[in-house]
Amino acid sequence: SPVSNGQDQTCKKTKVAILGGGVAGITAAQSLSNNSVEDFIILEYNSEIGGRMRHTTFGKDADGKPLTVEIGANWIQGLGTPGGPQNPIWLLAQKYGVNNTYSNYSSILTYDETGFNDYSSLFNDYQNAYSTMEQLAGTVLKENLQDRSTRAGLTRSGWKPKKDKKAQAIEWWQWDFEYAYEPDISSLVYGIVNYNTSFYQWSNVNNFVWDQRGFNTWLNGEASTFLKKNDSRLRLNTVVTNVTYSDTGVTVTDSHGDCVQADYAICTFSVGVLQNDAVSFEPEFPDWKQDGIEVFDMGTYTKIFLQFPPDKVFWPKDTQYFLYADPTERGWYPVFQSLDTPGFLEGSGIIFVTVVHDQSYRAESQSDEKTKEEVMTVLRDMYGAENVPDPIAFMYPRWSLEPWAYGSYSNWPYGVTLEMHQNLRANVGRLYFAGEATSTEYFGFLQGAWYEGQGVGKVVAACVNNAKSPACVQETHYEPLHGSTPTSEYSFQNGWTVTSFQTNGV
Ligand SMILES: Cc1cc2nc3c(=O)[nH]c(=O)nc-3n(C[C@H](O)[C@H](O)[C@H](O)COP(=O)(O)OP(=O)(O)OC[C@H]3O[C@@H](n4cnc5c(N)ncnc54)[C@H](O)[C@@H]3O)c2cc1C
Repeated sequence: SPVSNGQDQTCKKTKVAILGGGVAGITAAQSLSNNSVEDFIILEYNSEIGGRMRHTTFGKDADGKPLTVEIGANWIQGLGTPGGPQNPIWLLAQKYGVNNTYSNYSSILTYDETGFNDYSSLFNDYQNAYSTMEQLAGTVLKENLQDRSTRAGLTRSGWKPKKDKKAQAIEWWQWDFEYAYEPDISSLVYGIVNYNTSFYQWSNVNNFVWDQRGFNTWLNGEASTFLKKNDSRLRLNTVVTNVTYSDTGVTVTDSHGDCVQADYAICTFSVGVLQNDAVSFEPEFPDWKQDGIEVFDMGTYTKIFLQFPPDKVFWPKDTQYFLYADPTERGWYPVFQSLDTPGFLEGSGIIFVTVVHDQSYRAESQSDEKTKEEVMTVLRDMYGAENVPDPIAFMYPRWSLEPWAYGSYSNWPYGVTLEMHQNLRANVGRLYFAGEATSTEYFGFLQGAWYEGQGVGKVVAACVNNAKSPACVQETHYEPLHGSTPTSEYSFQNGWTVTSFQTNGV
């Protein structure tokens, strides 16, 4: 029933308000529903669910029909093997028949500004150093030593690209391409944890999604198991502007001036949204919480799509990746990826190039024309000007400017301890948090958002069903913070669900 919020507004009353309808928000709602809590409202900024798992149309096929490409999440990462542990996203993708193909990271050719130039032996050099660095990360974690940058870890392990642009390109491919940040600012320990828990626990296989219905097909499918068509509990095109929370409830106001008064709320906004003050929280967050938000990093990862006349494709179609080492700038349009390759969108004439961090900020703040010109210069250096025609379609998203995301996905910076991260995760009063960034082990990934949404959904369902139940957890937060992390803190309550010392799968 409607109630007044004391500000001359009449609010819709509900048990749980879910802020955001991405993977975390929808799985949180599913988890509530599975635990007999049906009285919830999901408030979502966009006109569809899925959040950063997002597609758009691009170019046309031979029949003139628009093609679909993923501008956000694209890979199912670390699939796993039947009978063994598997990535839940992989299981869901299979359940809904989402089309995807093995992404072969060995199918790669190396280039520089003179064209094809085989410097692939450097992959092994990096791998050897990486193996040594993994051991170092394990020692730092186990012995409660102070964390350090991945750069320091690589250097100590014998990898020193310094000014060598080819080695820098290899390093970019191995590190920045995954974490959307340089090794210099990434945590050694949690970078390795993040890698191991997905790629060693399950498998080091990634599949690339090219489904013309979109990657979020599986999420739509799951949502339809507990939401009816046009269900009034899902409010799309609804921009949350204020969240007022306390120990007794949460009131959420949107840009239409409507409000929802809930017993509990689950906030799934990205760290980018939280860091950019896009939504006001009242009272202001306590210092421990605001610090937890500010210390984490929100990366930006930009895929720039080009379509060429399919009969004029100039790259070798049997290869998936093309790595470019620019003579002056690290990370300058470094990885091109073909979709016009067997198993993907064959015959489409589409290739895309990825940039991250500073190069993303540059590209995202300049015109399409300028970016196109820069990309075309690189392609013509790689393949010869005479072979490369003008593209017939060109497009890229601007994640860093998107007010509902402010970036693409989070990265764990060095200097952030497990305790600091737990402060990002923990509830304040009856306002709980979930999303890829709150995942201690799978941050940055779809599976992180999925596990966190499910976990918080269970806790909040327990609270709604019986606030005195031990399952209605007040999540731990740390005040004051300690500089490093005793092994006893690698616990379930701090988001540590599986060991990072994984060896199976590879
Ligand atoms: C370019 C890119 C590439 C990626 N690649 C991969 C990949 O290959 N594999 C992988 O596993 N992961 C990848 N990811 C990460 C993955 O997409 C995320 O981890 C996951 O989608 C995050 O889900 P979430 O629910 O935590 O957050 P979100 O998807 O951000 O959900 C939060 C929701 O809140 C909504 N919202 C925000 N502000 C407001 C507001 N004021 N009012 C109302 N609603 C609001 C948003 O619209 C959004 O729907 C990628 C992401 C990007 C952007």
